[in-house]
Amino acid sequence: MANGAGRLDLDGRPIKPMTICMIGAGGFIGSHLCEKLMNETPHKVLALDVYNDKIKHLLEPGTSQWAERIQFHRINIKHDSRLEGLVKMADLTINLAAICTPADYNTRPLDTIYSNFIDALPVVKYCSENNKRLIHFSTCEVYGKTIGSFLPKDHPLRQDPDFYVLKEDTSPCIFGSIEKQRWSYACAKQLIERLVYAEGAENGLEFTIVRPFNWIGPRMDFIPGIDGPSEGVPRVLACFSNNLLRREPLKLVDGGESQRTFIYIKDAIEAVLLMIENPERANGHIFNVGNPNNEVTVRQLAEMMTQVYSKVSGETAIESPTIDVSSKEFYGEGYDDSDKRIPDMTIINRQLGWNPKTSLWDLLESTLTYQHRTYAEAVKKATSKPVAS
Ligand SMILES: NC(=O)c1ccc[n+]([C@@H]2O[C@H](COP(=O)([O-])OP(=O)(O)OC[C@H]3O[C@@H](n4cnc5c(N)ncnc54)[C@H](O)[C@@H]3O)[C@@H](O)[C@H]2O)c1
Ligand SMILES: O=c1ccn([C@@H]2O[C@H](COP(=O)(O)OP(=O)(O)O[C@H]3OC[C@@H](O)[C@H](O)[C@H]3O)[C@@H](O)[C@H]2O)c(=O)[nH]1
Repeated sequence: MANGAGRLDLDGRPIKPMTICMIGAGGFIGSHLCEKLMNETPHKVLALDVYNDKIKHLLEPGTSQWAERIQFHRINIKHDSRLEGLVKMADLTINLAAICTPADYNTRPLDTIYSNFIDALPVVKYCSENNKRLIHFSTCEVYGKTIGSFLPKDHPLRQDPDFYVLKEDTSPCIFGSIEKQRWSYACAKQLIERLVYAEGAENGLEFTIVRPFNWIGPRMDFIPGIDGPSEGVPRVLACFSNNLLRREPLKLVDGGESQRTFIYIKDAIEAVLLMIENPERANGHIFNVGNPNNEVTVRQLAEMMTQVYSKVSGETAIESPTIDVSSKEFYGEGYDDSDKRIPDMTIINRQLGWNPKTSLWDLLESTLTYQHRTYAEAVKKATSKPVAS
């Protein structure tokens, strides 16, 4: 439905148009959520971020059907007194703002902790003090390592789902030691979750916490040297896309043995929209949002991306498509990893009736088609430039 007139919630009640203060709206998830809200609902968005490149197409004056419903505010929430006023103007605040790239966790641990905990504090406080609903973005990394990872490699209980499936209400959060600064992010996210939860328990804050499990798709992060710093290390989808575009081997950190479940951003955004429009079913809950059917090792992901990229680009793969690299070399001292991430889906199924749809092959096909279309020419130009002597 173009403007969302006549939309009903899951209990058959008409959905009232609302104003949403979206912090971090210019990022990967924010850009898809803004698009969805503009295309399919009547809601208004106050879009806050330091950047707006990924939502420029929604802000251009020519796109008049949206001009009245989305307003960009260039704000750094670390130090901007306009934040409270914007939270007050909205019915709902969604906080996506964070440093959330593993290359930063052990190399910029202070920025990581400040961004994920300290900078989020005023947002929680303003929502609580002004009786405004909050959807806070946390992460699957709060689970850390699985219980099974502490068993010997060939132990039969490693195959038992009780030892690896991650459940919001029963799984423990298991991080490495303090010098493994990889966990600075997970720990900061865990503490802000606890704070949001406590505001709910003591002061009645209406909240929902989202734990995304590796959402991927177009506009994720950047391609180093094209629309981001040459030396930058984005998340794995963009790292591998960059290698494929440049016809370089894909780098497998510590053998590429870690396992992940990847979900298509468009499936995940459906879940967020259900949370937005069904407050009575979503308030007070923590939701895993992932696709348990799309599990691969990082090595398998590299192999599949290589095959899919050949298909969409028409180029044959290079002779040695992957190369091993140590985590110390790739990320620096203090890196550690989550071994396996399978989300339990019971709570989101029960509360919102939501299920992911897209297979890993299909989501990689649409995403790599986008990467090829968007970046192949620019990468070709950049790599054909003579190197200065
Ligand atoms: N993408 C995933 O798979 C994933 C997984 C787990 C958790 N998350 C969480 O979801 C949220 C969004 O992730 P994303 O993938 O869209 O990341 P992203 O980096 O693309 O988006 C984050 C946005 O927040 C903005 N931001 C950061 N600090 C800010 C500040 N001080 N003031 C204003 N804006 C600021 C950034 O400019 C960026 O546009 C994050 O909280 C992240 O931890 C994402
Ligand atoms: O080039 C690369 C990049 C990454 N990797 C590996 O690929 C795996 C996935 O790495 P990503 O950079 O996508 O990030 P992770 O899955 O480890 O963490 C992410 O998960 C949840 C969110 O909170 C964050 O977006 C991020 O922390 C890791 O095992 C990493 O070591 C490679 O083997 N090669």
